[in-house]
Amino acid sequence: MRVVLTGGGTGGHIYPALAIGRDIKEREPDSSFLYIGALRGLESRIVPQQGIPFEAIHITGFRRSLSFENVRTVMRFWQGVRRSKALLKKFKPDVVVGTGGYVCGPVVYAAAKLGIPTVIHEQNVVPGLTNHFLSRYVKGVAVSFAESKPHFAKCPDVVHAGNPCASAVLRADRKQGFASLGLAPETPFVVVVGGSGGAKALNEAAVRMSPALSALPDVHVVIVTGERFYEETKARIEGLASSSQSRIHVLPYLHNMPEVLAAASLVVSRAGASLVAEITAIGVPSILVPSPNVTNNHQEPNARSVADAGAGEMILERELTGDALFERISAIMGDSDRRAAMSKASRSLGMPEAAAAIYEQIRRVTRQQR
Ligand SMILES: CC(=O)N[C@H]1[C@@H](OP(=O)(O)OP(=O)(O)OC[C@H]2O[C@@H](n3ccc(=O)[nH]c3=O)[C@H](O)[C@@H]2O)O[C@H](CO)[C@@H](O)[C@@H]1O
Repeated sequence: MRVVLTGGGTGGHIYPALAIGRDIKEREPDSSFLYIGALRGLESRIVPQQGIPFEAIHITGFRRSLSFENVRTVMRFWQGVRRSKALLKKFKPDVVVGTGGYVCGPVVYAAAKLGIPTVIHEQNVVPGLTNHFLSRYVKGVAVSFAESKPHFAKCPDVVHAGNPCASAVLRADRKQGFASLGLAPETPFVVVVGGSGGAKALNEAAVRMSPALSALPDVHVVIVTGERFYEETKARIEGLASSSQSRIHVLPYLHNMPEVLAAASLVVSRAGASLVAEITAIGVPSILVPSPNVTNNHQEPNARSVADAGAGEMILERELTGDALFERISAIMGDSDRRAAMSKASRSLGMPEAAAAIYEQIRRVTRQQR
């Protein structure tokens, strides 16, 4: 099968596309791929590293408020459609799969206009602007949450699949997770990660709790800061946490997140949809701090569903302090029964077969075409 993947801006839209691609390749090894992303999106760095051919279009997202920038965005959209049509005519895909983020707007729209079968995947309960717009044109929509279905009433084929990142993390090599961090197998560790771009508030809490970590002598803490916060966060932690320094690992980004999650005892994170799907696929206990800076506060329902199931705890950002975070971490890390119960509850929320469900849908829409 010839497949165009598109989606991006943040990891939450890129990794689902990569996971769908990986699954297709396993089932149909002769498949070939082209990823179309934004020039300045995170995808322009991540995708080529995965060995997938990458083409960029120049596109920006809409501002939700009235702004002259939006006029430029509309112009770039049509330029993006033209460029996408040229790329699609050359590559001749059997299907175009979009996973949200503004870049997939012109690509999927262009494909639909050329009569190429199209499927989009939505990660969040409330769809983003781009997927909402595209739902009128695509042949299939795969949703992560059953509650999202009514938003896509205009599409004839909507399946509740889950998030394909879940399937990717299920296959991850746990041993490699420890090894990549330089830890002996089965060393207990906590990962603190603020989503694909990092989170200032989580980094701040991590810095403030770092001196207290010496009270947890057996536990390592991996702090993933996001590229833009790395230097500053690392320097501040080094200045504060001398006695427990060797057990605190500060990193800008993790390119092997599935492996690290598979090995982690506890995850402290934002409540982005893909990360939540990953931790529930394998049942990692979590402390989630939803970002208050996202459209419609959509991370809070993600975090609440995890907390309500007993799979994790939620701390609202306004209640997040170094002390509060340390207290919750030490309570969970000090109680293995509680961690086991959280892990079980976490797994019960997971939908690890998401990639297979999406593959079936892709096959369905491509068959219709013939
Ligand atoms: C600020 C913002 O707009 N956040 C949105 C964005 O989040 P964001 O891009 O942060 O998305 P998620 O938390 O859903 O996913 C992050 C993805 O990046 C990966 N990862 C992250 C850090 C790292 O160092 N290495 C790594 O590989 C994770 O494993 C995961 O697969 O998209 C999500 C999915 O639409 C939304 O739910 C989030 O609300």
